[in-house]
Amino acid sequence: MLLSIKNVSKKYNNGTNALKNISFDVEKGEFISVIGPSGSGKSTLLRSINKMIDISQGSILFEDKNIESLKKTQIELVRREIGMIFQSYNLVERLTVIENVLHGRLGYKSIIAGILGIYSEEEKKEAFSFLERVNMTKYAYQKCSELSGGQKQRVGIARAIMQKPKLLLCDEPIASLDPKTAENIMDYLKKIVTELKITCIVNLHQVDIAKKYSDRIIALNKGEKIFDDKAEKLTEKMVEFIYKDQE
Ligand SMILES: Nc1ncnc2c1ncn2[C@@H]1O[C@H](COP(=O)(O)OP(=O)(O)OP(=O)(O)O)[C@@H](O)[C@H]1O
Repeated sequence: MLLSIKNVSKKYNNGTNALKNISFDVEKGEFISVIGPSGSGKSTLLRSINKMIDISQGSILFEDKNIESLKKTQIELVRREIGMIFQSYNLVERLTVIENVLHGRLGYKSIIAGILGIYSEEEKKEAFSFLERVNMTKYAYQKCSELSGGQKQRVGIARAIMQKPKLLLCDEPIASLDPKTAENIMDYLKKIVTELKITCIVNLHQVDIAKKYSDRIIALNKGEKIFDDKAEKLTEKMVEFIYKDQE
């Protein structure tokens, strides 16, 4: 088991109960989509897993380690194993594509080496090979600020993979893209994580995309888990139920 979420609840300081007693296990190599109406807790769930936020109750086990009880240095080590892809790409816009991909290795470097941008030949070779996988080699020395959204997200994928994560968390990776580019990004993502055997959890608004690309779908509504099954088990009726009181 790679990840085990046990009875997790999250109450924000303002009183919002964003997650209510959520439990599920994730096996190595699974591709899981998390769907649900806006405000149902999808981002909160992802941010809890890599400890960007603290949960209020329950436990999260990553490779059998309870991440709630880890010390700061141990959390850094766990974070290294968990890659993130964001809706807003989170690239350093003024830097080049290849520099952004190399940033995926920052968690493995001393602060000085990171600041000075010192990377081994091996790392540089690898960064180029990941750029090749997302068909971005010809943009390697272009500034990220000059790229389209779809191109930026391809860099985001290469950077996340450069980190050599065991688990990849994608928070609405295609929400800012047009439908055709969105599918293109999902194609790259699915192909790469399948080839590299990386476990993937993706928050999505698009049910059709979730069904097309995932092995398994988890649905949240008002912080509760209301569906967790194989993608093909998600019927039209169930989709209606999941989105029944969309704001
Ligand atoms: N930092 C915060 N402080 C207080 N409440 C928050 C915070 N972040 C999120 N919430 C609330 O928690 C609930 C769940 O939010 P979350 O962003 O996890 O949902 P979501 O399903 O990802 O939504 P969306 O699809 O719109 O991104 C919402 O009611 C939201 O307003």
